[in-house]
Amino acid sequence: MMAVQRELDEKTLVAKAGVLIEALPWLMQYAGKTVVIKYGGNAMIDEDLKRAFAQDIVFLRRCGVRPVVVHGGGPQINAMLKRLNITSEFRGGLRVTSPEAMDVVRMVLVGQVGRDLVNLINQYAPFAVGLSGEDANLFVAEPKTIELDGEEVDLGQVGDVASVNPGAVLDLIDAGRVPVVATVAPGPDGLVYNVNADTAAAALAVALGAERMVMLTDVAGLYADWPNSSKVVTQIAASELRTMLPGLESGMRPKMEACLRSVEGGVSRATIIDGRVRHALLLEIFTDEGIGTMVKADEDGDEEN
Ligand SMILES: Nc1ncnc2c1ncn2[C@@H]1O[C@H](COP(=O)(O)OP(=O)(O)O)[C@@H](O)[C@H]1O
Ligand SMILES: CC(=O)N[C@@H](CCC(=O)OP(=O)(O)O)C(=O)O
Repeated sequence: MMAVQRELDEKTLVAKAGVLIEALPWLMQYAGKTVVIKYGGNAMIDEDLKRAFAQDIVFLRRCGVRPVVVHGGGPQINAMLKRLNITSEFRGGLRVTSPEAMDVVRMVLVGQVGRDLVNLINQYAPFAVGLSGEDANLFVAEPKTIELDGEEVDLGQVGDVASVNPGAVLDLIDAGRVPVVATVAPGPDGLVYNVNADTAAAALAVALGAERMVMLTDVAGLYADWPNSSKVVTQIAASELRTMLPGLESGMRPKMEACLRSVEGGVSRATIIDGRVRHALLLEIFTDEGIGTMVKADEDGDEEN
């Protein structure tokens, strides 16, 4: 068989090489480092996007990064609750979780969303292993209470992370696996609790001493004047974010709280990125500018990525 050389468009080739070269310092910076990636249910929009995410995870792992996936599944839980005619409401960005709803949360997160992700990643390379907060007591939950408008709100079986036992996750990472974590967790009373995935991702990132935490969601980042979406905050220092927190609404509140907690717990950067953009994760990790909103410790410098 004869092979012929196509006419080369030098500019295109140089641009392609440029993309790879731009990645070089970041490849060196993150090789061997743990990166916790929170994959929100709202970013799991279609098969193509989910496939691109699975490829990105395999790409990271092949570059020597130690990725850990923590997934959500809020919209998927909503859909199943609806099918089963079970009502649920959100208060302060958290699902008020009855025992009946808890069964569905556990079934959907562990048995559906987690399994689908593991399956997808393993279609590219057999790295992914699914587990939940119940496995080897990865997370131990405590009942969570919140105050809204000066009143204490009963959230039912919603938990905060009281402690993390990261041994099972570390074993998997050390064996070259990619843990895919669902965020239901046992409580002190033998019940299973519904832990917000942002909260759990932050707790795990801190416990693992992760270098970075990246959260994929369905907005371009933190909007400065929500609900106006014209201005995305590209960088914010922890102290500034702390001041902004009480004014934040719905899902953004637990998300930004989680970013703050992780940075205050030693994670060098926590970033929210737009999961609707194909390969958003690679763009964030391996390009100079990155995308989305980056939360940094107060004493951290100004450089990008
Ligand atoms: N200041 C803000 N900037 C961006 N999004 C905001 C803001 N305040 C509230 N939101 C809402 O938060 C949502 C993201 O949170 P959530 O729905 O919990 O996402 P996920 O499923 O990714 O965890 C956005 O879709 C948006 O509707
Ligand atoms: C307490 C609480 O609200 N738990 C969440 C858990 C899933 C989650 O966090 O999913 P996303 O990341 O897709 O929002 C819920 O029940 O929806």
